[in-house]
Amino acid sequence: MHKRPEKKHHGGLWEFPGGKVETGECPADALVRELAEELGVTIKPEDCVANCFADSTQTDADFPIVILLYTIAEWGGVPAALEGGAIDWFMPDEIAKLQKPPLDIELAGQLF
Ligand SMILES: Nc1nc2c([nH]c(=O)n2[C@H]2C[C@H](O)[C@@H](COP(=O)(O)OP(=O)(O)OP(=O)(O)O)O2)c(=O)[nH]1
Repeated sequence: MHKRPEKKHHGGLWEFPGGKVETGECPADALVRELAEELGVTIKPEDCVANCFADSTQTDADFPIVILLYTIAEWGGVPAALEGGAIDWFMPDEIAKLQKPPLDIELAGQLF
């Protein structure tokens, strides 16, 4: 899990690593780029397996948002927090107790 930098939106909360899709990207392409930028790990788009999604209709988000959750079994490199936050590994019962943004709460509930 990735702990968002304190000064960002949802600062200090734990999220599933990732980020926004940019123009011209498929979601898996965006995940490849974001995990390289955020964690310094190398993944292949074909290794990203779609798992579930959450959207903002059930939350207090300021704007419409959809988050797609992918599972990835293989990567290269050692994850590190490269954008000023923190990262750590957790068991499912520990993830359930972490302070998370609304959509990550929804995703964690579906994933485990
Ligand atoms: N993970 C997560 N993000 C959320 C939720 N609700 C919500 O508005 N967001 C926003 C926060 C961020 O602006 C965006 C997530 O994209 P991101 O991880 O690339 O955001 P960021 O602020 O780190 O990136 P950037 O704008 O600096 O490029 O979605 C939520 O419930 N979970």
